[in-house]
Amino acid sequence: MKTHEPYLKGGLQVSVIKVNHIQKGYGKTKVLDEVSLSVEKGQIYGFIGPSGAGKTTLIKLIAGMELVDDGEVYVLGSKMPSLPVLQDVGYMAQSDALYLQLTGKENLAFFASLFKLTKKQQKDRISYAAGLVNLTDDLDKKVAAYSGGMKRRLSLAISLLQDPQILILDEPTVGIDPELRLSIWNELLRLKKEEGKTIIVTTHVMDEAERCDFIALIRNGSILANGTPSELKDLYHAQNIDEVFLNAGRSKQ
Ligand SMILES: Nc1ncnc2c1ncn2[C@@H]1O[C@H](COP(=O)(O)OP(=O)(O)OP(=O)(O)O)[C@@H](O)[C@H]1O
Repeated sequence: MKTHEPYLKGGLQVSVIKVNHIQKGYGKTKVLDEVSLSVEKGQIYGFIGPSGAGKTTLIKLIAGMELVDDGEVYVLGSKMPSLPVLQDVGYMAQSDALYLQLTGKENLAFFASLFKLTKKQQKDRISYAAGLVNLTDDLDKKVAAYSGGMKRRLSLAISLLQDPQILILDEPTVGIDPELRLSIWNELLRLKKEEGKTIIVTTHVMDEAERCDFIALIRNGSILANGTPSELKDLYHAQNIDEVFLNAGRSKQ
């Protein structure tokens, strides 16, 4: 059972995720500059941009894994980082954080035990998540023996375990074959449509960007443009999102 009403605060509807004028740097390097955006309940919001643009940094700030230098991030109406909100955020990092000497099942069981789930719920969620990423038959193998794609799939399964309202996925389908990629996307779309989940995803794959409700084009730490895929295609006179990105970059120079 969910404990709070996320998008109603003081009787007012608020965005599930609200990023206000954030700044972030490492040392002297400015990585994000004046980034603002809102994500509404039940949206799939994609971040696309070249390597080093700041997508992962933005995702980490939203997930409460890093602190902003300036500005604010609100998730479910709470200022991040917020420990209680983390129960409702499934986060899949770009690099896998897995226990290599444990089996896939032991990894899932460990992470499931961190959340407020009964034993029965833990078992059901492990079986659902492992099935979704097609790892059911490999659960008894040590993760050290998994391929890169299998580790990505296990990380994705872990992010789904606590049945979070919000999924924050950093390049979830890298190293995953096209058939499974499609079934994972079908499930993300189902989670959004039938369960009202809010999903943030970074991707370099343009057909995945097309499946998002909203996209932010990120370059050099700023949002160049955001909107629905068709709004962006119209705006930049482009046939596809690849072209949007190229044209957006040109028009900025
Ligand atoms: N902990 C850190 N310390 C110093 N610099 C960092 C750190 N994390 C990220 N950076 C720098 O911040 C910039 C943005 O990195 P980030 O990982 O957010 O980019 P990205 O858009 O996610 O790239 P990719 O698509 O390759 O994952 C890069 O120049 C990177 O070197």
